[in-house]
Amino acid sequence: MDNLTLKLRGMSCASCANNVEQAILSVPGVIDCNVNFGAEQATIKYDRQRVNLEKIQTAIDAAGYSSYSLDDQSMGEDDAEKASRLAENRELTLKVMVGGVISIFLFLGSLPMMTGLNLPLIPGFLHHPWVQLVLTTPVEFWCGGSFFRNAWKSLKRRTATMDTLIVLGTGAAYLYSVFVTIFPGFLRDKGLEGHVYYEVAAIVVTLILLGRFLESRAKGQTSAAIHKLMGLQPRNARVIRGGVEMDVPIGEVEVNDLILVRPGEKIPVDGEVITGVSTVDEAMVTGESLPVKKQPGDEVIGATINGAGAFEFRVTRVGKDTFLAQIVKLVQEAQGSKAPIQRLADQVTGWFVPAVMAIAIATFIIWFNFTGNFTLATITMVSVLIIACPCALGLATPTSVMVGTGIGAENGILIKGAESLELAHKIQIIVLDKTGTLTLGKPTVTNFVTVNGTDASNELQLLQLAATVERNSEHPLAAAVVKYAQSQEVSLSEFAVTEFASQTGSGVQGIVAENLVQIGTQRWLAELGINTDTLQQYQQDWEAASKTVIWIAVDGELQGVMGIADALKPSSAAAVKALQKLGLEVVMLTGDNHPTAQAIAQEIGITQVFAEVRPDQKAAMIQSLQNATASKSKIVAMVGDGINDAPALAQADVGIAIGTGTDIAIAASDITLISGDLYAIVTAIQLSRATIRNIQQNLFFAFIYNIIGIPIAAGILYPIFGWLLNPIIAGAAMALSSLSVVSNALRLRNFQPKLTL
Ligand SMILES: Nc1ncnc2c1ncn2[C@@H]1O[C@H](COP(=O)(O)OP(=O)(O)OP(=O)(O)O)[C@@H](O)[C@H]1O
Ligand SMILES: [Cu+]
Ligand SMILES: [Mg+2]
Repeated sequence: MDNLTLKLRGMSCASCANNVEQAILSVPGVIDCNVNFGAEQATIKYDRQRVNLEKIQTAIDAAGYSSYSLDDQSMGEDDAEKASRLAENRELTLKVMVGGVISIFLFLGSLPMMTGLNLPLIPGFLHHPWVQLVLTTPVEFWCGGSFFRNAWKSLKRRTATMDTLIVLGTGAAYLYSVFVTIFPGFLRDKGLEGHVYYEVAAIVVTLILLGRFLESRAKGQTSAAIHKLMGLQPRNARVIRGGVEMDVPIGEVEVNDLILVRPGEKIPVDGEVITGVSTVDEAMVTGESLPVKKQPGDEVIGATINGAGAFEFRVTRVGKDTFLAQIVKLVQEAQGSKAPIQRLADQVTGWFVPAVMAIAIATFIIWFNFTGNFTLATITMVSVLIIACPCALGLATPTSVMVGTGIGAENGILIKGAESLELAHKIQIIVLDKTGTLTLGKPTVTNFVTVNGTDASNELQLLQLAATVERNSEHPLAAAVVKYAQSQEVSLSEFAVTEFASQTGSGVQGIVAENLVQIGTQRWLAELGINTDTLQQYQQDWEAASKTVIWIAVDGELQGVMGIADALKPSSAAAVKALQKLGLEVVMLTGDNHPTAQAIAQEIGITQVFAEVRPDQKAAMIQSLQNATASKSKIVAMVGDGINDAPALAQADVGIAIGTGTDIAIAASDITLISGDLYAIVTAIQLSRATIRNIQQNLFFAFIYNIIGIPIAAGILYPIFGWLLNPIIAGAAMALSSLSVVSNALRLRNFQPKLTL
């Protein structure tokens, strides 16, 4: 199964989104598809064997919309796309202006009739039906041309969208007026007033266009966060090639190039520091506010800002592979995904337009039957058609999700889908991994004792064997052993390792210089039948000091033991406290020993500890926490960094990976904390709460206009108060409903993480 994200063009409301979704789903080989109206994109799951991008795009074209692939342009739309979008915006602006000016004249012309007053300042000819006809025609058919085109497209597919409603509504008002203009005697002979309603057609078209104009501007702002991210990338890099420094456009930088970064400069792409020392402000990418120290061997991230030092680095990733580009892509995908809360809105939009048409026809028939007044019946029907626009409904969830995920990215929280954004505030139990999650994951060897005593040459020999094997492991503990060996100036390239094998959660082994070297937990060595009694005395002290103890055996005989310390992250204790304050049950889950785990848990105030848990058991552990009570399952989040956490991250309702951890953990998770600061979990939960509240407000705004508006438009209050809804007011209300939804979503941009609870 493959995934694909397409940017869509030409959708005007949520019914369009439904249509595109149906069109894509009807292509054989497409497994699933999500169309997001707010983000204007489609997320498609498909079978590469049976269908390709071209076929999907053809189906979209046939449905009357256009698309382009996000994957071709990981950093946004290209220049041609931008130009066509700009041209579209200019045309819309012109139409709003032309429609606006003409509408003002028509409004003035119809004032005497509407108010029944004699207004001498308004020239009489404006009142003339034929003048009004001439003024209205271009507004209806040129300014409102896109409504007709879209309505025609959907008619051909035997569907209806909000464009259909607008065309029917304004078209009815227009045709009725034309009829009265040409045959002025027809209604008068029947004893009815023969008013024209040209201004209704013109003003409603203009108002809807104005609404769309404002809406598209506001919608542009919902993705401001991502544009900000994309804008972070600098244009040039100072490359050193063949000893010569030169400025090179960013697109021409290649992997393995050497790049010089001067004080205060932006780092152009990702790489590894070769010479020089500096501090770097990574806040824009990781959300980490303190500058990070960089020295040779450290990784630097493109788009972050260098502090006071200067350094040279070797490029490791460019273009689409850079950290920044990956973030942008992930956020774009998340913005296009659907939150479960949206299903209700989707279901409603599906039958909305046909239902409205039925109500409109019923309104007409009832009014005409009861009053015999053709004019009144027409006007109420037009009002119903105009006010019942489902577009606010389609905007309610996606706009908030776009803003929410964008805000997350700005705070160093990568949310992979709307679903986890929605779920995060419901988390009841949070499970934290120890090494690399609560601790820095930069362990150092603090103790080393061998069976044969402290004879230096013997110690270094054993260290050499151990480090040579550990060099093949990705585990943080392995890195500690290697680093320790390097600090003792032990050569690591003297021997090759054969038959290397990693027992995840237990240790590693390999053959070095014809010796079988095994390094790992006491339990594992016991399983291998290796006696650890000779060095037992050290274990207790080290573990009480929160150190991890690992054992080294050569050819099945215990040879040494190491104590490895891994400091807690500075924010861990505060984060745990804040989570507990939010009412969450905090649990520690680790592969490490009981005493070590207990010591650390005590330091940061966690009471529930599960230690010596194997990787395969971690997922089962999460499952049992989820189903702890038989009646109701609990929402469990897992936070982890290592390969050993991946199954648990996938099992949890919300899997949260540490951005500095392994790629496998990040891939298995729903949310990534880029900086690894656990306090970001608290922020994520707050953000989730704020987003859901925002969506609920939006849905309220969207529904309330229709629930109140449709009955009034249908004239339900007429028998009681004599109130009818003027179609112009209906048009204004419908534009307002979309606007209130989008501006409410934009309010979410003011979200500030609360640092004290
Ligand atoms: N490469 C290795 N070298 C030495 N010991 C190892 C290695 N990998 C694992 N171990 C041993 O196995 C134990 C469990 O490892 P595991 O990766 O499951 O958990 P962890 O990383 O220690 O803790 P956490 O689950 O909190 O991240 C470690 O504490 C260590 O003793
Ligand atoms: Cu609409
Ligand atoms: Mg870990």
